[in-house]
Amino acid sequence: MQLVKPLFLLGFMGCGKSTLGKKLANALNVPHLDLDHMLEEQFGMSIADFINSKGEEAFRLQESRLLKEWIAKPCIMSLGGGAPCFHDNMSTIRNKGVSIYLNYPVKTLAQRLSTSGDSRPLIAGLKGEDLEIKISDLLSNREQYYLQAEWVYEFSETKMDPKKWILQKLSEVDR
Ligand SMILES: Nc1ncnc2c1ncn2[C@@H]1O[C@H](COP(=O)(O)OP(=O)(O)OP(=O)(O)O)[C@@H](O)[C@H]1O
Ligand SMILES: O=C(O)C1=C[C@@H](O)[C@@H](O)[C@H](O)C1
Ligand SMILES: [Mg+2]
Repeated sequence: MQLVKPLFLLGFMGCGKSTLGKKLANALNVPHLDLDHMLEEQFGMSIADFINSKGEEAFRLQESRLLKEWIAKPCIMSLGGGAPCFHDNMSTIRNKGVSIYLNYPVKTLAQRLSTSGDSRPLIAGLKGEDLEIKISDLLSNREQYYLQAEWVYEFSETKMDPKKWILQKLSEVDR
């Protein structure tokens, strides 16, 4: 199966966009791009350092600029957790490729994020119930954007491995 346009992975921090992106790109033999990593390269510093020194609004502007400037090509692109939810990024994403929302329960996200330390500034220092509350709060605003994705992978319903699920969907549209 051959990708003809980018496949964008989106969803909340910790849903596995970066981890899965690498695996999918390997399986499909296409490049793996990670919007956070592309920005870190341009900034010459980590996302956390950028947000902590210049603020979230400056980060969102940079994120949106790069998404718009980027010339679409067949690849897997793992987006940042907030990327679809600011400016008109979701339209840019939908115009440039196929978008997939990886929808995971709050508890799973919290478990995975409980060891992230200071690397994710929006949830830095939060643990246990406080972390779950913060995730739920952010999600209640963000879900309206995530749900604009072309495909939605529901972890709790399918329990099927997301890589398998996506490869299956791709083979169906290929036919
Ligand atoms: N399928 C999985 N099962 C268990 N743990 C996972 C899985 N996928 C990712 N993780 C773990 O969850 C954490 C977050 O994963 P990852 O960095 O891929 O998420 P992300 O969606 O890219 O997050 P961000 O929006 O912050 O970039 C990592 O510690 C990773 O090892
Ligand atoms: O969900 C978010 O807002 C973020 C997620 C990360 O991927 C980074 O883009 C950054 O830490 C912000
Ligand atoms: Mg990531």
